[in-house]
Amino acid sequence: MPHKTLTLVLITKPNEVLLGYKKRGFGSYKWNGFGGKVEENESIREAAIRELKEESGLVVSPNNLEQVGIINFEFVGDPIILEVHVFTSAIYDGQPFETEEMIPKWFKLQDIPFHEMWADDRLWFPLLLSGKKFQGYFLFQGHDVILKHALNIVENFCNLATE
Ligand SMILES: COc1nc(N)nc2c1ncn2[C@H]1C[C@H](O)[C@@H](COP(=O)(O)OP(=O)(O)OP(=O)(O)O)O1
Repeated sequence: MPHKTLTLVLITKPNEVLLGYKKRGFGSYKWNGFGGKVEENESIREAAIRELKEESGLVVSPNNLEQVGIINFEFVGDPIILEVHVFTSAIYDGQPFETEEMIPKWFKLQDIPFHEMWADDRLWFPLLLSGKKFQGYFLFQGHDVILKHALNIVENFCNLATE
């Protein structure tokens, strides 16, 4: 099946995570990490850094960006699989500000607004926040209903170029 590669970056502080409220496009009106499509002639890590800066104003250096997950999303009726590469960083430069795409806000870990996020997030965020690496697959019907999923903790990411 055809794949589209995307990035998703979660910036963390002790006991807090930075989310952005998406103002437009895919996943609009949901809180999420910062990310988007990997462009031609760009590595996944470069795309993660570029999208984070474009959407939040924050700058992260490649060495401080840790890959923690790869999730494949399939939507019923859509042949394209979204392969989302999830990263975290606790080290960044700048202060987050509202951009054309996102309104950033820090959330205490106990206040993460899962009811206003993609339905998959409440399943894998606990892994990310406890420092685990994971690979997953979610089949969605529409944008709200998960028909099927698989989520595994991994030591390394298999069969995929992660740089
Ligand atoms: C379906 O479940 C999802 N859950 C979560 N948490 N995040 C998801 C899901 N599906 C996609 N995403 C992420 C991956 C990306 O970070 C964004 C979507 O990026 P977008 O389509 O907005 O990409 P851009 O390159 O910014 O697009 P435009 O420049 O065309 O606006 O959501």
